[in-house]
Amino acid sequence: MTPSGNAMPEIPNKTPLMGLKVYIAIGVLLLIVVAIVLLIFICIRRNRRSTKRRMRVKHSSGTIPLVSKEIVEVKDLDLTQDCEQAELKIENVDTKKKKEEAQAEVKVDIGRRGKGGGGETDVSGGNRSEVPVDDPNIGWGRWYSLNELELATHEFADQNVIGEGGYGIVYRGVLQDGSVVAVKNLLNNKGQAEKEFKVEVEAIGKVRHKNLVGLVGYCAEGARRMLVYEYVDNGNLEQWLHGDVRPVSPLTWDIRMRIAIGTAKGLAYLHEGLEPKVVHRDVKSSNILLDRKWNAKVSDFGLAKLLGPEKSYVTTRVMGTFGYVAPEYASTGMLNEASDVYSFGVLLMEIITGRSPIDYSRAPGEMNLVDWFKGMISSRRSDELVDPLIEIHPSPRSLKRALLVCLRCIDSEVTKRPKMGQIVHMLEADDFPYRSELRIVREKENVPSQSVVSGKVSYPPRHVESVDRSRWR
Ligand SMILES: Nc1ncnc2c1ncn2[C@@H]1O[C@H](COP(=O)(O)OP(=O)(O)OP(=O)(O)O)[C@@H](O)[C@H]1O
Repeated sequence: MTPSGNAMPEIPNKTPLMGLKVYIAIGVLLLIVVAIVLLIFICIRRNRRSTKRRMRVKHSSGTIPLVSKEIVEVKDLDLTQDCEQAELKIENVDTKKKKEEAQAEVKVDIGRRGKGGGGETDVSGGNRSEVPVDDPNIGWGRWYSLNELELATHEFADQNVIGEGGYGIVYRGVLQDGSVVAVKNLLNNKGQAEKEFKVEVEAIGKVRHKNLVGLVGYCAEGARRMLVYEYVDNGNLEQWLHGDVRPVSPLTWDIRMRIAIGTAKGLAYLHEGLEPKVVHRDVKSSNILLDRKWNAKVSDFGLAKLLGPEKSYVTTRVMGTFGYVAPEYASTGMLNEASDVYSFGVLLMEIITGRSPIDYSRAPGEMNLVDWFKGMISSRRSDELVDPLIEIHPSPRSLKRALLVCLRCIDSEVTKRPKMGQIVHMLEADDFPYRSELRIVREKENVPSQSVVSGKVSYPPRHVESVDRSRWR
């Protein structure tokens, strides 16, 4: 009884929940909540590691359009279904914290370092500097001390940030000799990332081609790992295709084709001009940098792996970008240059249409660029594929040429995809597509799209297949 004489409501001994006692039911509920919170936490942590950061462009040029959204990378195949789905979402990520951590690490490093720079012990367990300070030249490039790069970037100042990718922040820097460089400060460079850094340096250090962004040096001091690239001063293709350039894109049809051919030449050199060959593994518009004359330079070999003598390389991670990744690569991890060819096909579709490979803001039938593109060709609406921001339409022949190359690149039969060298030839040849191929395409335009891309269109003449590397230079 209460002091006022009211009867105290009795706490039921058992709950309706399977007749469990109250405290047991509460305990069970608490356990479930904790488990859910733990699951969400694990998903978010995995998602963060592979989430691509929002691009920030401060230095390329005031006229370079900013892209308002990003495509998230698909990285670990072994993630749970839920985590995979989370990775595919378009989302914004706050990069500030990571950057502050990186800057803090750099400062600690500088504090520990003697005036001479290299040669110190890495307290975090990393290696000592691999190149002696008194011999900075390394054949293909130069070893830079942290001090030099710190000076070049004003201590990695905010205003020198060009952008940020999956592997770190990129800074604009001016070296003491006045040359401008892009310094990629690799984050999380312990363990796997450190290995990737070394592969990257070995693989690309000696590679020189006018359509590839050249590595001019690197820094490996204490735990710090940085790559120093030639600076390309007109932004990247993604910004120009998807940034705010209305009402008319500065990328005319001819400029677009020039960019496509340059990109194809750069990739052809990686695939066919080097021994061992190099597969890029992340061909996409944000990795195509542009100079003021709209020359394309393929960047970011951070994901590249050297191919050995075997035809393909099985990898446990899919490291391409969602929307560009070849279906067989995504599902099996089998990797060879044909997966780059597929991605190039998607990139060419993007160049022609001005549409992103995956765009959730579009109608359901148009979200996936490849599916929509094939559907439009099947329904004889190829004219409508051209980016409406292109003022002067391409000639029918030029358009057909580009469309045909797209279809050939995304052939579901991997072995039927053309080589990058052939693609260069197809895109450059005024007389391509040849009469017979035009007829075949016309015939196929009315049948299901899969047939159009099933390799029935014949390859260019045999002589293209013989290695004529001078064509790609
Ligand atoms: N050599 C360079 N010259 C000028 N800008 C560059 C250079 N390298 C990279 N950038 C710019 O820096 C930004 C980040 O590039 P980064 O290659 O790190 O990432 P990303 O290509 O956007 O993504 P990911 O790492 O997933 O490939 C991009 O805006 C890119 O255009």
